[in-house]
Amino acid sequence: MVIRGETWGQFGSAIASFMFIWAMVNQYFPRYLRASIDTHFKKLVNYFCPYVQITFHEFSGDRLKRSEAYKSIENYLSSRSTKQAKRLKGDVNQESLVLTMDDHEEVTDEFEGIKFTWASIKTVSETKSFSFSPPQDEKRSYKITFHAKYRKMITETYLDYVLKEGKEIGMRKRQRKLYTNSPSDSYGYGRTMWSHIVFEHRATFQTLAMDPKKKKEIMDDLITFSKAKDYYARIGKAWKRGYLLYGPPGTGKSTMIAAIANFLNYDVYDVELTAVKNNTDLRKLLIETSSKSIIVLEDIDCSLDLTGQRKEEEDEKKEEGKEKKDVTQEKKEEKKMSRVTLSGLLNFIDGLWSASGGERLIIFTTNHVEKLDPALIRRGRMDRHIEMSYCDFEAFKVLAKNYLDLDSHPLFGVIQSLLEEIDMTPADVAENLMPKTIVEDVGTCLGTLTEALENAKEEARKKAEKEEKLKYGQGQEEEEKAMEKGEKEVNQKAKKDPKEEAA
Ligand SMILES: Nc1ncnc2c1ncn2[C@@H]1O[C@H](COP(=O)(O)OP(=O)(O)OP(=O)(O)O)[C@@H](O)[C@H]1O
Ligand SMILES: [Mg+2]
Repeated sequence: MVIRGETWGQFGSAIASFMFIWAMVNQYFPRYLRASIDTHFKKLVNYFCPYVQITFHEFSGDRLKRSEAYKSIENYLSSRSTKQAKRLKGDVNQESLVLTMDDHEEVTDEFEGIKFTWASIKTVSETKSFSFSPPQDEKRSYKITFHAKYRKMITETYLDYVLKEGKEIGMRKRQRKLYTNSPSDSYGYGRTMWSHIVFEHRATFQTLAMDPKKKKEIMDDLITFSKAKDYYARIGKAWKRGYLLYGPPGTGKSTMIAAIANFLNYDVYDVELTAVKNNTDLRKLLIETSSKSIIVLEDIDCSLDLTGQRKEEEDEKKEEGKEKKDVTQEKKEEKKMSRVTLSGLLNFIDGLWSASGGERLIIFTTNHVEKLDPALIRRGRMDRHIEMSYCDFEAFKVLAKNYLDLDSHPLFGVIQSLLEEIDMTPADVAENLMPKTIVEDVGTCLGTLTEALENAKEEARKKAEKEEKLKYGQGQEEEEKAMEKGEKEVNQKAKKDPKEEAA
């Protein structure tokens, strides 16, 4: 059975009449009679109006954040409203059209053979007072109406289903975002700590040049992680995973992060650590990240002098109580105020706060893995250590397919043997493969790469030769010095001898 708007109008006036009668009863009947009248009155109301309504408001509480329930219901109803509603609202999301039901529209939904009505409501308040907070004139909500006999089923099963389904739809169609943190100084009331743009990096695992076996392992690991909510809950671990990507510049660490984000359909939070004032701000940043996201800390060794800091923290502990003559108290405080410490970072990765929200990947990148403090990258914090290395033949084949749409070519053999001898980053290989003019054919591009590899080989040979010479030169110099020293000693001895003889 479906309840439409007109029917509700009638029920509304019936309720108003009952309320009037109830006010009369309260005023003129003695207290001992009122209890029994109350029971009968409720029965009467239920008889005439056995329907229950639940409203989900767009903004709840302090109105700063859209209600998650409202968003989920909006997503859930949008598919139904496309088929049913006469008035729809249109928008574009990620280059595709999105339709939702317009204000004051109704749609019906069916669940386990029972039909319900959902209505979209908009109320406009008249107050137009001056305020710093966002305009509060329009309030939107979704309202479900159902018979009281379905109360249990609706509240315990149906609404749960709607919210879950709506969230899934939202995740599938959402526009992914790339966030970066604003400098600590600019935080304030109503300002978010993150600013964002739409995430549009096109890198995928298919276009990522690396050993196919290693690539498959990483993809399997990611899939396992993203589906392991129950597993993590069972073993009592926060649902997150740490990756450490290390290797020389231009080997694809940033590209790999983009590929992971596209693979898992996650948002990316790129943390600029140098803009974070202290550990508290770092924690606040973490709390403001959403689920299904990657938190990236690039070039971790450059962002903070982590090893140095740890030593400093230890030194400070040792020096506790003693007065430091060279550092004034003021300077020390300033230093503490403006820096994130290693322990703050460790807390960020796996402290109690990091467990909130769930389903997050934390990725560190570095060019110098040896510089990092072992505590920062130990297993459990950084669960997988992935080395991104120079381009080998397998990686080259991916780039050739990607840039030139080539599976094989007579020059492949030469390139393979050159790549075995020479270290060239995928970034350099890719740059050489790119056509320099629109008319350049694949042969010319491969020729450019071969030439670059041969040049690199020649340079490496020259460098080795120079080093050898230097080594030889140094060796000779040392030999000459040693000889000179020996001669001097002999002469000195010769000078001493006559005296000794005289003695
Ligand atoms: N493994 C790779 N697969 C595909 N393209 C790559 C790969 N490595 C590098 N490239 C290409 O080289 C460019 C630079 O790579 P990227 O920025 O990912 O390197 P990086 O390892 O992050 O370097 P850095 O350490 O300097 O940050 C990319 O835009 C991409 O086009
Ligand atoms: Mg990078």
